Amino acid sequence: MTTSDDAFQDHYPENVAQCYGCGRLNEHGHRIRTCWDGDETVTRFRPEPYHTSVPGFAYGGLIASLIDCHSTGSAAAAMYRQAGRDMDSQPPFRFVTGSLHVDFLKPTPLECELELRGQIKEIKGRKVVVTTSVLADGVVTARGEVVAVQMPDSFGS
Ligand SMILES: CCCCCCCCCCCCCCCC(=O)SCCNC(=O)CCNC(=O)[C@H](O)C(C)(C)COP(=O)(O)OP(=O)(O)OC[C@H]1O[C@@H](n2cnc3c(N)ncnc32)[C@H](O)[C@@H]1OP(=O)(O)O
Repeated sequence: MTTSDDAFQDHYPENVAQCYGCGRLNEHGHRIRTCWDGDETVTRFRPEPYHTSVPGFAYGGLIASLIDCHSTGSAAAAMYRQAGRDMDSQPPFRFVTGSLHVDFLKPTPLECELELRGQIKEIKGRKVVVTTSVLADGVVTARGEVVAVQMPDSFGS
């Protein structure tokens, strides 16, 4: 059963909860948590000093990783919402990244909490396109677009 305090990632089945960006069971990962805010999705993340690129600023790979997992989680949640289904219902909608595009608009400061806000641009068949902005102190520093695709049964084979 979904409650208002739940993050999407709380509902990932254990066998897909090891992702470096969003798996709640990966103690070395970012373990992001994403929720709905109206029709947008929100993740908040505070970078660590070791996420440095240029001193004082966040590494671009971190930003891309946050956009990636924020967006795939948003895609899954959007699919459940469209289907009118609870996120624990079966069978699960599992998404992987088909493409990830990131524009780095401004340097992203390291010493503040980042806010990622996602919008569902398109749902078509097994594909969900999500646009995600990264904000630092209310300023958009990066913008990404992810094509998330429902994981085929043959994934990995
Ligand atoms: C909430 C509780 C529930 C549980 C929720 C569990 C979630 C659990 C996830 C945990 C994990 C997290 C994940 C993190 C994010 C990674 O880091 S995932 C790892 C990185 N990604 C990968 O390894 C993916 C590797 N690629 C693949 O496996 C396959 O290429 C894909 C992406 C599944 C697509 O293959 P396919 O299923 O054969 O796709 P296909 O039928 O050809 O295309 C379907 C649609 O997608 C589009 N598409 C496919 N590839 C692309 C592309 N590269 N560019 C643009 N469009 C594309 C196609 O054009 C097509 O669109 P339409 O023609 O319908 O408009």
